Amino acid sequence: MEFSLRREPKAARAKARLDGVQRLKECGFILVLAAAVFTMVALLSFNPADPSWSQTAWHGDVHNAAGAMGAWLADSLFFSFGILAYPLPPAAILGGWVFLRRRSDDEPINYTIIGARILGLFILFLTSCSLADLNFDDFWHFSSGGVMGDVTNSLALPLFNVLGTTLVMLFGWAAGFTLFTGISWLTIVDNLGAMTLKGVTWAVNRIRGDAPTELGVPDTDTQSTAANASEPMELSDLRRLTPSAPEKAENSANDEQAQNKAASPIIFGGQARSATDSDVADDQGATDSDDAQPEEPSLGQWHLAIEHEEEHEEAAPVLSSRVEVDTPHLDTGTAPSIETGEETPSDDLHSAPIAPSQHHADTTYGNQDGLSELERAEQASSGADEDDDPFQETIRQAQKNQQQAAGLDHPFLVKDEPDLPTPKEPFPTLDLLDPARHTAEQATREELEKIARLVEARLEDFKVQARVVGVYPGPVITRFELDLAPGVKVSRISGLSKDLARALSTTAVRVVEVIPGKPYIGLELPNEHRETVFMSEVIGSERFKNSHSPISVVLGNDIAGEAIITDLGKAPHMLVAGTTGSGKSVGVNVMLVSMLYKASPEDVRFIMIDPKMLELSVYEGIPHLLTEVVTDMKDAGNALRWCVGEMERRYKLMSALGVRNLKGFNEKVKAAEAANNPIPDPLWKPGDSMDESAPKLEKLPYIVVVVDEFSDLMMVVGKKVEELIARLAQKARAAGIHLVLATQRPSVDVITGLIKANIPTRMAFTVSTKTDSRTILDQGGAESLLGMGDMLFMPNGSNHPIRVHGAFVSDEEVHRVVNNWKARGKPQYLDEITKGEQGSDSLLPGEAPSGGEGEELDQLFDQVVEFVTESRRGSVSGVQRRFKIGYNRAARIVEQLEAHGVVSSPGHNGNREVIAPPPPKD
Ligand SMILES: Nc1ncnc2c1ncn2[C@@H]1O[C@H](COP(=O)(O)OP(=O)(O)OP(=O)(O)O)[C@@H](O)[C@H]1O
Repeated sequence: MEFSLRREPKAARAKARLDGVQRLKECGFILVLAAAVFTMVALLSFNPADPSWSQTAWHGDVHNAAGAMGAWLADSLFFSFGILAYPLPPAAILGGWVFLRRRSDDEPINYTIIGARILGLFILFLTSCSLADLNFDDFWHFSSGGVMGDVTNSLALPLFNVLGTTLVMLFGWAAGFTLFTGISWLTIVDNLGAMTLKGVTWAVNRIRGDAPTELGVPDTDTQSTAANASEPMELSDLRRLTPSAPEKAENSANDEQAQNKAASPIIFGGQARSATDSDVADDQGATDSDDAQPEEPSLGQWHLAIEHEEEHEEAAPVLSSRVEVDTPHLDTGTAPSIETGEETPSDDLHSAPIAPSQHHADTTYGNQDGLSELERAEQASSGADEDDDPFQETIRQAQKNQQQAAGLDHPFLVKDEPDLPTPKEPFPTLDLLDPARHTAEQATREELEKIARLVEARLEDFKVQARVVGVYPGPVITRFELDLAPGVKVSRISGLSKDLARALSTTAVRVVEVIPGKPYIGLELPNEHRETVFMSEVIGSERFKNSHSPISVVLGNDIAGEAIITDLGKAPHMLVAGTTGSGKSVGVNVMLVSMLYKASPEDVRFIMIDPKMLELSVYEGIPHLLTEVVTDMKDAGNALRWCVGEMERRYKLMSALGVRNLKGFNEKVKAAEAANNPIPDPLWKPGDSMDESAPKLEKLPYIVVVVDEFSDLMMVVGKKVEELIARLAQKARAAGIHLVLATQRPSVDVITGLIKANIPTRMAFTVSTKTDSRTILDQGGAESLLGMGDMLFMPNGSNHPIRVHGAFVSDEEVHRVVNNWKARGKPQYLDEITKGEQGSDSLLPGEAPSGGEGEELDQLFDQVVEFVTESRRGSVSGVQRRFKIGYNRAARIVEQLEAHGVVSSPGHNGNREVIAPPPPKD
C-alpha cells in the first residue's frame, strides 16, 4: 500500500511529500475508511427499537453504538439492501482503495477494468439481494434482500417463477463475480478438480500407509516408503513366489543391497534373475544363495553391471568377488585379437579396443545429461568448432560483417563509392589478403603410427586384412595408403567407409579406390585439428606466380599442402556443386579473386549471374564487368544469348584472320599493331556504324561467365538455358568464353546429361548422398568430404578426382581487392547484353527471332490489321471472336501486331491501345 501513513526517515519523507491531488485523494480515502468503520459499527450494533427512518420511537435511549446517526444509517441500509448491508463497508473500503490509492506514473488507470468492476459489483449486489430475498427469512422487520431484492423479484417472479428467478440470479451472480474479480470460472473448476484429486490421492495414500496388507504387495514406487512393519508380510509373499527370496531377506546385509538394486531398473532385472538362479541352486542343495549365483555363467554381464554400480556404493564384498569369476569367462568370448605389433595402440588411444571388463565398466546406461539428441549433436559440433581453431571465430565474425555489407551492397541500395586513390602497382598486391598463419598443430610421427595401427586393427574387425604402407599427413586430412591382402576387393572397403568412420570415431572416412601409379588404396581420415588454407598462401605460391594465363585460378591445397592451380582456359568450363554451406560461394570467390590478381580488364571480362543477389554483388563496379551483376533470370537468359552471339562473331573474326583460338587472334592483332599496320574489322559493312572505314581490330578479352545459382536459371528460363549453355560449352573455348556454373542442387534435372557432356571440369563440395556425388563426378566420394571448402576436383579429361582443401577468402579480403580494382577504373557496361536485342547469330538452331521481320506472318494478319484499326480494339479475345480462331493463334497475331507497331504493348489492365491510324475510306 502506497499511503504515506507509515513512518519514514526524515529525508525520505521530505522527498515523498504529496502533491495537491495526492493529498486530496489520501484524505478522501481516510474519510471512506472512517465512514466504513462507522457504518460497520452501526450495522453490528443495530437495535430495531432505536428511532430511525423506518421506525418511530419517541422515547427511550438510542442503543446503537454509533448513536442516533448510526441507528438511522443502519436502518436505512438494512431497509435498502437487507443482509447485504453487511458487506457494504468492506466494499466501500475496496472501492476507496481502487480509486484513491497513489499510483505510479507507469501504472495508468485502466477505465475498462474499473468499469467492469463497478458493473460486476452492482450485479453482485443486485443478484445477491434478490437471492437473499428469495431464500432467506426476513430479519427483524426488514426483508432479507431489502428493497433492492424486493423490487428485483417483483419484476422477475412474474416472468420466471421462483426456480427460474433463482437460476437467473445465480448465473447473474456468477457473471457479476467474473466481472468484478476477473477470475474465470474455468480456473475455479480446474482448481476445484485438482484439489479434489489431491484430496482423494492423499486419502488413498493415508489408507494405504495405514493398512498396506489390504492392498497387497506394494509397487516399486511405494516400496521405499513402505513401513517397516509391513516387511514380514512382503517377505512371506515373496517366499511364496520365489523360494530363494527368504535367504536374501534373512541376510541383513543383502537386505540393504536388495533395496539399492530396486532403485535401478537394470539391477532390478538382475535381482529377479538371481532369484530364479538361486532357486536352481536351492534345488541342488546349496544353502547359501550368494554362493549359488556365481555358478550361473549366463549372468556374467548382469553381475558386472551390479558390481560397477556398487563400486560407488561400497558394495558388499560378496558381489565384488563374483567379478573375478566372471571376467575371464567373458574375456574368451569377446576379446578381439589385436596383435598388430609389439606396441599395442589400444593401450594408449582413447578409442582403442577395450578389454571386456573395462568395456562393461564403461558402458553408460541412459543419458544423464538431460539433453536432447539435437542439443547433444549441436554441443558436439560446437565443441568441435571450438577445438578446430580460433581462426574460425574470425571467419564467423567476417561472415557477420559480410552479411551486413552484402545487405548494404545490394544493387537496389547502391551507395556512392568513396574516392579511392589509384594504386601504383599494375595488379593488386598480396598485402590485401590476410597473411597465412598456422592454425593447427600437426600430428607427431608417433601419433600417426598409432592411428595407422588402429586402422589396421579396425579393418581386421571387419575381416579385412590390410597393411598401412604409407602415411601422408596434410593440413586437413591424413591419407593412409593400404596394401590389401590378395583377394580383398576394394569395393568392400568402400562399402565400409561409414562403419570405419564410426569405428575410428571420426566424422568421415573417404576411400580412394585407385591411387594412380600405385598398387594401393587410400584411406583419408580427418585430422584432429584442421588447418585453414589461406588465400594469400596459395596466391603467393610459386605455382601461381609461374602460371602465365590470365585466367589461372587457385583452388586451394592438395592433401599434402601443395597449391592447386588450374587454368580456366584448359578447363574450359567448370561445374561447381555442393550442398548449402559446403563452401561453394567461397570457392567461386577464390577463383574470381585469383583472376583479379592476374588479369586486367583488357585480359578478362566477367559476366556475373547471381540470383541470390548477395554472393556476387560485391563485385559490382569493378572494371572487369561487361554488365552489371545480373540478378534477374530473364536478363541472365539474354546474357547467355549474347555470349552465343559474341562467340559466333569471334569465330568469324578468327576464321577471317586464319587463327585457331583467341590467343592466336590476339597475337596477330598485337603483331599488326606493333608493325603499325592495324587490321581493319573484316566483318564491318558500310552502314553498320557512322564510320567511313572499318574500325581497327582490337585485342579481345577472355570472357568468364559465372553463374552462382545455376538451378534458378534453369527453373526460370527453362530448357533454352540448357541449350544455350550446351552450345557455349561446345564451342566457346576457342573463342575465349568460359563458364563457371555453381549449383547447390546437384540433381539430374539441373545438371542434365547435355550440360554434363559439355562441361568436363567438375568441382564437388560436400554433398548429402552418394547419388548426388555421382551426378557431379560420375562416382561417389563427395558425400565423405568434410565441408568448409573441402572438395573433389576433377580436371578436364581425368577420371580421378583430386581432393583439394579449398582456400578461404573472407569478404573483407574480397572487398579490399574489389576496391583496389574500382580505384583503377570504371566498368563500361554493354547494355545490349541484358536487353535481348541480339542479332541472328545468337539464335539457336531452328529458332526464329520472335516478332521480328523474319517471322512468317499469319495468313489472317492483313485482315486482323484492318479489323483492329477500324474497330480500334486490339484485344486477343476480340480477334478470337471475330475470326473464330483459337486463343493461341489470336494471341500470336496480336503479338505480331505489336511487333509491327499496330498496337501497343499491354497496359496495366492488359488492354492494348491501337496505334496505327484507321484505314483510309474510299
Ligand atoms: N576454404 C574454406 N576454409 C574454411 N572455411 C570455409 C572454407 N570455405 C567455406 N568455409 C566456411 O563454410 C561456410 C559456408 O561457405 P559458403 O557460404 O561458401 O557455402 P555455400 O556452399 O556457398 O553455401 P550457400 O549455398 O548457402 O551460399 C563459410 O562461411 C565458411 O565459414
